[in-house]
Amino acid sequence: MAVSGFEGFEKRLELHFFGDDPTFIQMGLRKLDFDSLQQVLKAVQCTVVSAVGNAYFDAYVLSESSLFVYPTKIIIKTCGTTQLLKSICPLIYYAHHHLGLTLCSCRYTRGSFIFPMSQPFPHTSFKDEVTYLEETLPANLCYRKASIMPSKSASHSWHVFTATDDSNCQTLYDNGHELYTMEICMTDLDPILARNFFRLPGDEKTGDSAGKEMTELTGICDINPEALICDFAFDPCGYSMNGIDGHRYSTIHVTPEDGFSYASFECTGSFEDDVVYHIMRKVIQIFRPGTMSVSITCSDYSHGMWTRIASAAEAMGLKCRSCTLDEFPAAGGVVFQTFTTRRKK
Ligand SMILES: C[S@+](CC[C@H](N)C(=O)[O-])C[C@H]1O[C@@H](n2cnc3c(N)ncnc32)[C@H](O)[C@@H]1O
Repeated sequence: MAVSGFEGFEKRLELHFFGDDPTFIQMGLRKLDFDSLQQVLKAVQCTVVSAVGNAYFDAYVLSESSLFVYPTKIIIKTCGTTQLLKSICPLIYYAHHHLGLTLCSCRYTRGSFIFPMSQPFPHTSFKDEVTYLEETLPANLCYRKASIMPSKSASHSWHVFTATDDSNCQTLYDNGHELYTMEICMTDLDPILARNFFRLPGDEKTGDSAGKEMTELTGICDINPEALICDFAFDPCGYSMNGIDGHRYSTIHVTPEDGFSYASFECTGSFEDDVVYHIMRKVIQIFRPGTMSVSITCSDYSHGMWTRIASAAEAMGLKCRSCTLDEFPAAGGVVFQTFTTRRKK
């Protein structure tokens, strides 16, 4: 841990691959053996603490956040002082040499670090991250853009880098409906609610059993009651969970320590479902954040998703302070909104 405190804000990397061999495509990246995955995570400097899978994908809780492995897509989200971008080279190598898969798109996103000076290279600045990405990614990913999406507060901006080839391989559909990715970052959590993510000294529980209790006690299990949940409670505090429901995932990570409290919620969803109101209400109820950002990534943002998000958050006592849109070549759009509490807590 950094001397100053634990960095809750995650770095998130999403890589898409393609291949010609149908026997590999069916399971694709899921066929990577556990040793190879561990080598990738070693480069990032984190480890697997728990895992679950279904017919569509595998979800791993990590010592620092989460990993999702689909046949042609991998999502790694890591916090603290991990070196997430160092996973790219080994992943490209293993996917190509063990599975015959080729990288066709890369998306890297993160919020603003609470302790930027504690980050190791290449996460020392967004400029360093972009230089590293530019130098590491193969030339077929020719459509590239880096952007810092601002908010009204200098300490809350959304950093996005995308690189894609011209195959349009990263758009995802669920029963013909386009999927979005929603990433919520919350700081200044209600200190009483944050206590739910501390363990009692000497509780003699395992990380799994203590995690399960937190999932139930806090109401996290009600966000998507259909999801199969894999959860873990750290000692003395901290919590991570992955939920899997068909080919959709959700994930929550909590750093509850006062002074640098942070929680994140992320999921994929379809614009046709009207669950975003329920999700926002539950997530805000569980954490009561002083500040919250919501980022939506999708290929077409004409459906006004942000108005639904803003009205759900405003109904829960938060006020929308900013809304920024940006488009990325061959990689869709991102809408970034920030909210703060209306009342002094
Ligand atoms: C890994 S979890 C959740 C990460 C997530 N990005 C977040 O901050 O919301 C981080 C929390 O667990 C605590 N923690 C306790 N032991 C830990 C360990 N061995 N590795 C990582 N975090 C640990 C940290 O102090 C922090 O409160």
